[in-house]
Amino acid sequence: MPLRMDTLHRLEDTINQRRKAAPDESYVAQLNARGLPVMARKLGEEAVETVTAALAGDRQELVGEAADLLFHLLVLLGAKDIALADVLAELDRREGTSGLDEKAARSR
Ligand SMILES: N=c1c2ncn([C@@H]3O[C@H](COP(=O)(O)OP(=O)(O)OP(=O)(O)O)[C@@H](O)[C@H]3O)c2ncn1[C@@H]1O[C@H](COP(=O)(O)O)[C@@H](O)[C@H]1O
Repeated sequence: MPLRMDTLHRLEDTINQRRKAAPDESYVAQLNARGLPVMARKLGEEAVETVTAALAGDRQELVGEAADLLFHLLVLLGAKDIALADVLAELDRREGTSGLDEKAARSR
């Protein structure tokens, strides 16, 4: 799905650019100015809202909450200097391995 991956990479670039903007002009800059605990809390809230939408919302609510969740994940990764490419490389590493093998390796 190259088009959809492009969307996430473009959003990552936008987030990295907006981080340095004035906080009164940019939500991304505001989040960065407020610091890592606020970014982490926002990500947690969006995760809960996504779960709620999955269990009790309609399809469009879930799409909207999932988009908020991905956005806030990229904001947090950017603040920690972790590139989306690093996360995708980790997913690539796991490709072809059963999730059950990964689970067993983690519990060792
Ligand atoms: N994709 C997004 C995006 N998705 C969600 N959000 C914001 O994430 C927030 C979601 O949190 P909530 O639902 O809790 O809403 P809220 O109560 O307004 O949030 P808080 O005030 O509690 O932080 C909303 O304010 C949304 O506007 C986003 N804000 C920005 N972007 C992208 O980031 C770019 C740069 O944005 P600025 O930094 O504002 O220029 C934009 O052009 C977009 O491409």
